[in-house]
Amino acid sequence: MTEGLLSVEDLTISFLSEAGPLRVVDGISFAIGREVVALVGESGSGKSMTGRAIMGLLPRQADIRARRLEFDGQDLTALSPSGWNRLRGAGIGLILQDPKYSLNPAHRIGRQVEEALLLHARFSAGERRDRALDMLDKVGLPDPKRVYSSYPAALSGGMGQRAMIAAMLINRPKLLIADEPTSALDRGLQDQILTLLRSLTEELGMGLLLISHDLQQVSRYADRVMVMRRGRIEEEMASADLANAKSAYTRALWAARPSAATYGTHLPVYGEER
Ligand SMILES: Nc1ncnc2c1ncn2[C@@H]1O[C@H](COP(=O)(O)OP(=O)(O)OP(=O)(O)O)[C@@H](O)[C@H]1O
Repeated sequence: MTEGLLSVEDLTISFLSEAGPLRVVDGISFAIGREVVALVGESGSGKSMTGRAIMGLLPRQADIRARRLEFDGQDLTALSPSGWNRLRGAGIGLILQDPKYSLNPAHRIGRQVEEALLLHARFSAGERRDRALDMLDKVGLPDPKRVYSSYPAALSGGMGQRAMIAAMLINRPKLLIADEPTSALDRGLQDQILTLLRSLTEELGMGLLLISHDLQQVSRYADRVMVMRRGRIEEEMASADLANAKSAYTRALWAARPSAATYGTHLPVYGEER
């Protein structure tokens, strides 16, 4: 890891339930530099809530506590609502699963990619257009001018997700959080988008937090993985060391990867008696 960007210490997120407070994130600590880190775990393990906490986007009912939540030298626990607004888009970008829900169907792509420039920087209309076209090109969209003046419905799912990534990167955030960024896409496109995110992270010198339930897939693109289970980080390691994971849970997730040897057989289910 190089220069630290994000530092999280003892982060706890709870919701009030009839049975008392329900801790969905239970005292986790981690740091991210200019690197790709995957946060992996099964559904409900607390991955999305962790990502949202870093963006100041937790549901109102959530109770968040942290000994330290610091991004780029800034204490996030003390941030005002307008401070969060400044941070989102300019400092930290968020990419969600499905561009259908992130892109506004009523506005042309160009306007949506430029939008963050209006909020965070002062550029002329011509400069905004040039920057948007440049970014549409960078995310690998063919014919950026045509895409710029298209509506989202004219784009395929993969193109929509590339446009979404362009909109998030236009302000050159230092950290990008991608929460299941490819779940809505078919397998071939998933690998293309993950390859793109990985190479943009290196090219733009960002950090990337890649949230996913699919350990074997994201570990191919991540420098490090953090395996989350029931609100805690069960294990954290370099992707290259996954074959030697200590935790039985990580080993089970890792062993669940399909390979020529397991093709056609039942994949192991963790905790299942056999
Ligand atoms: N508004 C809420 N009120 C109460 N509990 C909530 C609320 N939002 C989320 N939760 C609970 O928080 C837990 C963690 O959710 P989170 O979305 O972080 O899981 P996840 O690991 O990202 O899983 P998934 O991949 O299914 O999104 C879940 O058990 C969920 O039911």
